[in-house]
Amino acid sequence: MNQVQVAIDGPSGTGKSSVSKLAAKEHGWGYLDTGAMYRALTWWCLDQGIDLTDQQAVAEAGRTFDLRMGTDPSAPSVAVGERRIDAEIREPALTEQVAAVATNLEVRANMRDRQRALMEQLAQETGGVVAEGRDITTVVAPDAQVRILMTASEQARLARRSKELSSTVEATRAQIVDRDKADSTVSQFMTAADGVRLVDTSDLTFEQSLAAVLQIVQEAIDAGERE
Ligand SMILES: Nc1ncnc2c1ncn2[C@@H]1O[C@H](COP(=O)(O)OP(=O)(O)O)[C@@H](O)[C@H]1O
Ligand SMILES: Nc1ccn([C@H]2C[C@H](O)[C@@H](COP(=O)(O)OP(=O)(O)O)O2)c(=O)n1
Repeated sequence: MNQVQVAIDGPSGTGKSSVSKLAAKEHGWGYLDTGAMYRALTWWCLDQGIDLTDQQAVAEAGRTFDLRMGTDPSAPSVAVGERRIDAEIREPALTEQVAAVATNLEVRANMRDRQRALMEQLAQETGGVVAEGRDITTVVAPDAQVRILMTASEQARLARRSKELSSTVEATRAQIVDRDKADSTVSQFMTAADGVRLVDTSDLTFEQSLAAVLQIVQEAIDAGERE
């Protein structure tokens, strides 16, 4: 198989980002965190004083901002122009506002184009790409050789996120479950689309989740080589 595109979707706390990074690293491929792109646009709009409820203004900002994604899985980064915003885009106050941007359909259309172009470029440069988000298996790269939906019980997802954020499960629930609900209005990422492999990480260790994803990737590579 010449170039391998791996698309991974799922709700928050299933292990998408951490597993995707290591899977990309394992193969020496590029890594694309599409959620970080929506976060970056949210940061840019807030920085520029753009009202997030002004759909036209946000869409225009999305078309024109100078987004620079660092796609090395060992050190992914996000910048707008020369300004690095890796920490800023993870702030809880920003996280609460991302859904307003991610549910803007004009923004989604533009992000889809940017993401397709980046996936294409990374696959050419490094032989493969792992892209993760909410609509990669269905909208951005429905023809990817590997398509995986990661799921986990709400309980497992909340426990992981609250540990990561050092906050209570209740506070995390407000952030995560409500955001997933808002995001679900524009992308379908709670159940696997046709042909998408399901990896339920509820009862897996992190290493087992990674192994499950790597095995699916390897099966696709082997099948491609036999063709
Ligand atoms: N079985 C597991 N599979 C994947 N991640 C796990 C698992 N158990 C715990 N984690 C941890 O859960 C946290 C959330 O993972 P992350 O990759 O950020 O999820 P997502 O990108 O889906 O929101 C990470 O700190 C990760 O190490
Ligand atoms: N392909 C994508 C990726 C993320 N999003 C949305 C979903 C979330 O509200 C934000 C941020 O996504 P991100 O994956 O960084 O969020 P979590 O890791 O789940 O906290 O963007 C999307 O709509 N489509």
